[in-house]
Amino acid sequence: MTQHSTVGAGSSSAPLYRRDRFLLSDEVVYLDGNSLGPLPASVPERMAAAVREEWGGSLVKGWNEAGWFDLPWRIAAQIAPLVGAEPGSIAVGDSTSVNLFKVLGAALGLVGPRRRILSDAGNFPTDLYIADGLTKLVGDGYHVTPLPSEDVEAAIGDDVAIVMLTEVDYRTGRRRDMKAVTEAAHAAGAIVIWDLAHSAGAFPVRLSECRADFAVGCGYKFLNGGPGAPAFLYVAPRHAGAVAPVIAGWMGHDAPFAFESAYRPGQGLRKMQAGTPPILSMTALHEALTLFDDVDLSALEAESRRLGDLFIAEVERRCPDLELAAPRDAVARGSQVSFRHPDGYAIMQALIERNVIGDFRAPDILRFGITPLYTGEDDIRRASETIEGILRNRLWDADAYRVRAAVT
Ligand SMILES: Cc1ncc(COP(=O)(O)O)c(C=O)c1O
Ligand SMILES: Nc1c(O)cccc1C(=O)C[C@H](N)C(=O)O
Repeated sequence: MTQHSTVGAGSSSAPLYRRDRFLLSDEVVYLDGNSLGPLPASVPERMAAAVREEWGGSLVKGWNEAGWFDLPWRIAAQIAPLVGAEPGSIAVGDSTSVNLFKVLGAALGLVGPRRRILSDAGNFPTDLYIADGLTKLVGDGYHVTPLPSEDVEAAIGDDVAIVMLTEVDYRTGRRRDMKAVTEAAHAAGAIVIWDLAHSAGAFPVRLSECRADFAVGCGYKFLNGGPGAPAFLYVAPRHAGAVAPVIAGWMGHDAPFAFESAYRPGQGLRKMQAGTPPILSMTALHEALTLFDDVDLSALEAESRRLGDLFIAEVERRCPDLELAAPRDAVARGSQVSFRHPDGYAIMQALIERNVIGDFRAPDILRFGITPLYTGEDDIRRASETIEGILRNRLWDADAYRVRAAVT
């Protein structure tokens, strides 16, 4: 039986599967890298050196000696090829939520008289909250219309200013066709903002090829940058000159250390940086991203689809009570598989107690991220067998009682 893929990565012959480059116990089947990526093995040492030598040793000189000023831009250069972005079109920092505020604010300056922002009612809530909050702040008739997921594409019409969507749905794993949606939006004269939280590092994203306008993405999921890792934003080069930062901070000034009282935007996307970058978190993300140096993203996508298909087949064969919530067609799926069950929360707790770690999303979704860098066939089979054992023996009832007892 094949435990994992040895598909050649890019031009190197490095195996795709590299679990030994993560600090992950053999006891654990980790299917939650779409919430928090595991710890890359080289990060602790790199962090220790950054703290002791750079911060401790260089003190404030570290900004120059240790290259701290430049660190966000070095990370941006690591992320750009993962999301198919042109050099210089990514800025790194803040959270995904804050970056969405930034790109949405920038996009509002480009839309002319249109006022409608179209989104998906099933979008990750922060996206809707941010858009709603920003439109209320700006006023002037801007408003968000979240529609049922399946109705969004048909609603892209000539009244729409901005289409704001997440490529991979956090609950079901359904993946939108970035190229088709972007083309439809452009044909209607709208701008598109993509949330890549569940895409970056999971499969090859093709921002430039799809002619996306703006995007945001997350550093702590498939990019393994650690809890609360810096996020990123993308501005298509054709818009970069025209956009004005809505958070105009000193670090985005053309000459931060001139301390001028009037704001002058920095070159390129430097203007999108607001304040001082969190260097220690950035150091972890920078080191974590070296894991992708020799990853062939198309091979990663193919292996994720193969493992996802296997997981669906195994779970459906063993557990007729679970309803598939993810698309059956792997092409229409991100790197996750989801199932529905009315007792999903308790079942997931029972699974986690048995070292098969996925997560639960209300109201009834059991969610499993598939990450071939550290997940192989054996993990998929072990997870399927464990789910079967729990369902067949109704082990979750007792667990649910314990969970409830623990929280009340
Ligand atoms: C699709 C999506 N967008 C945005 C976020 C929020 O990211 P952040 O907490 O970095 O703002 C998440 C997850 O938390 C997410 O899944
Ligand atoms: N950002 C998270 C956090 O701070 C704690 C727990 C989970 C998260 C998540 O990332 C949730 C995630 N965006 C999701 O897809 O549900």
